[in-house]
Amino acid sequence: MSLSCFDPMFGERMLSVDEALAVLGDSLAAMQRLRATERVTLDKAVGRILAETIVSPLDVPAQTNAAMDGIALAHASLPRATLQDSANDACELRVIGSSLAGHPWHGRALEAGEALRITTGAALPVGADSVVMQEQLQYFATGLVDARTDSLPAAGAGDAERVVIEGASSVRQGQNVRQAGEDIACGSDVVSLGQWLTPAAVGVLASLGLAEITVYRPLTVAIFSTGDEVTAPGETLSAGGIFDANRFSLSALLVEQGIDVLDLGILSDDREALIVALQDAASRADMVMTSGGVSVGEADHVRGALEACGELALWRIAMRPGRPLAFGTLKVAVGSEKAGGQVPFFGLPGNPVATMVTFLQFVLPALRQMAGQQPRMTAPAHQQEGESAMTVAPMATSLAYWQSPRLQLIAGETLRSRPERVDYHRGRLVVGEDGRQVVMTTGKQGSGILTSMLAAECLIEIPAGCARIDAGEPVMVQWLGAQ
Ligand SMILES: Nc1nc2c(c(=O)[nH]1)N[C@H]1C(S)=C(S)[C@@H](COP(=O)(O)OP(=O)(O)OC[C@H]3O[C@@H](n4cnc5c(N)ncnc54)[C@H](O)[C@@H]3O)O[C@H]1N2
Ligand code: MOO
Repeated sequence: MSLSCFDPMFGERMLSVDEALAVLGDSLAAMQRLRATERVTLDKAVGRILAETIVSPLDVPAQTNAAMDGIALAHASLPRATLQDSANDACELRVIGSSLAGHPWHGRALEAGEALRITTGAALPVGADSVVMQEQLQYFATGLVDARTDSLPAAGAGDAERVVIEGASSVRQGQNVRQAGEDIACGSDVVSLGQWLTPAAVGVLASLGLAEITVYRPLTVAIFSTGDEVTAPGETLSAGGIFDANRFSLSALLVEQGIDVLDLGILSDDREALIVALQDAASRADMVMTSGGVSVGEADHVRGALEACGELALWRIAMRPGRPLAFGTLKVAVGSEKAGGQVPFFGLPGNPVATMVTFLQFVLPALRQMAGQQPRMTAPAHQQEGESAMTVAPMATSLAYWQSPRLQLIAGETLRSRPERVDYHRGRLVVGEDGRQVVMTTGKQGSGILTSMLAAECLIEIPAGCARIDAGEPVMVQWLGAQ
């Protein structure tokens, strides 16, 4: 598929979000190169992407063990071989020793009428299949002497000790026992190639005894802000100036993804300077990204600069915020070790909310794909009923598969849009008067109102074809978050 929105296939209309995602995915797939990997210790693994599939070398738990402190016994021996006191529903067993976590019982197998003291996590002794918790037990030093004790018997004193189970008839076979391998079976796939490593994944890898794993090397992304009015925080704001918010929101979004940021500062509205900077950045980064200067104003030079040192597709995308978005490829100039290669380029719109929203819709899925992350296998949300499958059906490469998860929530207020585009309102969860959770916008929704992102937990998607969603109606949201 061509990159141009002037393609005969599309005519001169704006691309839909899904079309843009499909074209982008194809374009990135064509640029695919071998991803470098590295070994990291588990303490450095969170937020990285696994470059191998981890097969469990063991059962977890490694042995069948107690889920409670108490006694281990053979359930079958209870009614036959214990002193059953039907009036009190109690039975008495001989305690022959103890199995502690880290100190398993090495003595003989349990016989009828016998039990073993056991602590949570301790291996179940041979012959035992059930655990009765401490709160249900009374221990006696010898015979039925009334001498409840909470401490474990001294070594060798076990033979003399007896225990009474209160409510013995409630004991079920296999109760309070964790079977070997019930969490992870030896030989099973546990964490897959391309998985983003969450704190839980790191914990699971540690539970397998792994100290190091192979992950993909982080991508490097070069970022610039553009515009004569854009001023670095800390500097004096000139008349007509504006502090540079975009470089910082973008850099923070990239850091959240575990990406190495090459911050190349602010570029003035100068076409030649832009060309030099883009070429230099392409030789040093896996992706280059700018904000501002992509529209049609006389100082908007990103398009021209990109055409001079690469290939451009200036998309006008049917979405708000974020209608103007430049995507293309930069050719890496001779003299660099990557000479002859191509580096993807995103020219994001300058309005600060448009910058963040286009990053979230397009750049973030692109980065996930380039970094080796496995896609989410969910269908893109934008496809309109009745639209031709030829133009909107997602392809295997479509970046829609790498987008953030979508949830259906209930609108807490009436939401309006224009039917020819997708609108992304900034949303937050609120508990309504009836106690139900609903989603509301975060206040003023202009493309320059960056504080609308401040309280945002999600982007409320009002799909193309829909001009209004009433309070109380279902609405799709895209959840914001690093993964
Ligand atoms: N004739 C048209 N004008 C505009 C169109 C259009 O289609 N036709 N689209 C509008 C939309 S929508 C957007 S979004 C903007 C995008 O334009 P640019 O990417 O060229 O952005 P700039 O003009 O450079 O800046 C827009 C706005 O954002 C401020 N800005 C820029 N960079 C930063 C930064 N790093 N930090 C904070 N704020 C920044 C800039 O000062 C402007 O106020 O074009 C519309 N116009
Ligand atoms: O799309 Mo612009 O991003 O509306 O401000």
